[in-house]
Order: sequence, then C-alpha cells, then structure tokens
Amino acid sequence: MTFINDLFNGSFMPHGHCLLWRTDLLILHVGGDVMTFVAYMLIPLALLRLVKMRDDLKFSWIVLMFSCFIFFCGATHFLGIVNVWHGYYYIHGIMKTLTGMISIATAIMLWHLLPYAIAMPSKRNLEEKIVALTLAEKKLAQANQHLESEVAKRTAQLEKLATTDELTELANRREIMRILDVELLRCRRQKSTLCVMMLDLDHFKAINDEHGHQTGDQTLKFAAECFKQQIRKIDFIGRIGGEEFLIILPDTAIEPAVELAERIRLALNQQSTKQALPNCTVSIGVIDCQITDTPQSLLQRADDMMYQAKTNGRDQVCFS
Ligand SMILES: Nc1nc2c(ncn2[C@@H]2O[C@H](COP(=O)(O)OP(=O)(O)OP(=O)(O)O)[C@@H](O)[C@H]2O)c(=O)[nH]1
Repeated sequence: MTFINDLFNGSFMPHGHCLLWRTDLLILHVGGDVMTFVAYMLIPLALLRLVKMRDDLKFSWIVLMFSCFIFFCGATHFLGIVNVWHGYYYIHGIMKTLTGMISIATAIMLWHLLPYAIAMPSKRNLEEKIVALTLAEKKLAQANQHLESEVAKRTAQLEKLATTDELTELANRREIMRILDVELLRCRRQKSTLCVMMLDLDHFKAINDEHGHQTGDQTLKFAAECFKQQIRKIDFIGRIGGEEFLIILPDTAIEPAVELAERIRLALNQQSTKQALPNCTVSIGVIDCQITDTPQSLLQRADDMMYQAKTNGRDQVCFS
C-alpha cells in the first residue's frame, strides 16, 4: 500500500541529480548508449541485406519481429542519449513500452519456434550427411563404372557369338557374307581387284565315318587353323557350311590368288600328315570379281570352280 501511495504522491519521483553532474559518468553513459544504438541499427540492416541477397528465403514473421525488436531497442538507447540534455521522458517511456511489447511478442514467437529449431540438423550433422552422401555417390559411380564395363564385356561376347563359328572360331556364314558385301562395294568404289576362294575338304564324310565325329571336329579345327596361317592380315576367312570355307582376298589379282590357293592346298597336305589326325585334302575354287558380280554370283562362281576341282579328282585348285 505504501508503495502505491508513494507512486502517486510524488515521493517515488527520481531526484534531479542527472548523472550526478559528473563528466566521466556522462561520457560512460552516453558513450555506451551511442555504441549500443549504432550496433542495434546495424543488425536490422544486416538482416535486410541477407533477405535481399538470398532470393530463396521466404518472408518470415520472426525475422521481421526480430528486426523490429532490435530497432526499437536501438531507438530506446538513442532517446536515452537525447534525454540527458532534453526531457523527452514521455516519448522515451512510449518507446520503452513499445520495445517491451515487441520483445515479449518476439520471445513468444521464439519459444514457439524452439522445437523446430531444435529439430533442425546442426552444421556438424549436415557435414556428416554430406560426407556420407559423397561416399555413396562415389560408390554409385564405381558400381556404375563396373556395370558399364560388364555390359561392354557382355556386348563384345554377344557380338563375338553372333559373328563367330563356335568350332573353328573363324567368321560364321552371316559374318563372312557381310564382309563379302562390304569388300565388293569397296572394290567397285576404288576400282581395285578382288578374288574369292571356296574351299571344301575332300571325303570328309569318310573321316567322320571312320574316325568318329569328334575326330572330324578336330580335323575341321586343324584345317581352319592351317588356312588362317597362310592368308595375309588383310584377307578374310569364314566357315560357310559343314566342311566348306570361304576366303576373301581384297586388292588381289587372280594369279597371286591361285598361287595362294596352291600354297594352302599344299600346306594342308603336308601339315595333316604330321598330325595325329586323319590325312586330309582340300579342293579349291578361285575366281576374280567381274564388273557384273553380286555377292551371290561371286559365291556361285567360286562354288562352281570348287566343284570342278572335285570332279577333276579333288585335292586341286580350279580357277576362272
Ligand atoms: N565332325 C563334323 N562333321 C561335319 C560338320 N559339319 C558337317 N559335317 C559332315 O561333313 C560331311 C560332308 O559330307 P559330304 O557333303 O558328303 O562331303 P564329303 O564327304 O567331304 O565329300 P566331297 O565333298 O565330295 O569330297 C557330312 O558327313 C557332315 O555330317 C561338323 O561340324 N563336324
């Protein structure tokens, strides 16, 4: 009760010793207020600049409230300086009340936001997450690389399977016919020479019948290897049927092609006697490419020559 009486009868009024009229106290109080005022004004400016520069930031009441709270605190300190010389106590009081109200509102808002702020990942959490993600990304890239090399390996295997004869590992019929197409076009474009050789092992059925299918297979492999050894790197060889082979000789005239066919025939003759395999001979038909030839006609003409070698008594070369 005494406190309330004092409040209204004037006894509660401060006495008129403003800063005790001492210069050091004046400098201390005014200096402190000036510094606080400047700092309080700089903080909302910094927040304003942050919001302006970060266009991903959405409008937030808490930032606005916090800026107002700091601004009003600064303004209160400013009026504190003014009031040392002028007595704007009414305005100062209003400003202090407003600052108090905004401070309370900001504090309530802060408490409300506290659970969200606590749940937010810390800088260390985020750094750990970034490290984990970088590691996962690296592992993913490695797995991807491994997968890509596996796919490339499988593709190469499939390509080989699709183009290679399984037994002799020479080009299969489809592949050698594709090569014949390409080489014929190239020969036309470059106006060069091209020879084709058809080879058929003699009495192969007898080899199978007398020595068994497995020995027949080994003989086929051996003959294929023998043919391959005789041709140049730029030539092509493929197995087009059971015991039938085709050799394509780009940039080759008929004479050297026939010489090569003869060498092949002799090589098979000589080498097969040194093997623990049944003796085996080959009939060869050789032709050179004519202006009207197609891949089919080349094949047909080489086949005709090979049959002529068969009818002439086998183990020989016939050419047109
Ligand atoms: N072992 C084996 N034999 C095969 C293969 N492909 C075809 N043959 C056999 O090759 C033989 C070919 O016989 P023919 O067409 O009568 O020819 P040939 O006995 O060589 O007689 P000519 O060609 O007239 O000298 C057949 O018995 C086929 O079964 C194969 O991949 N492996």
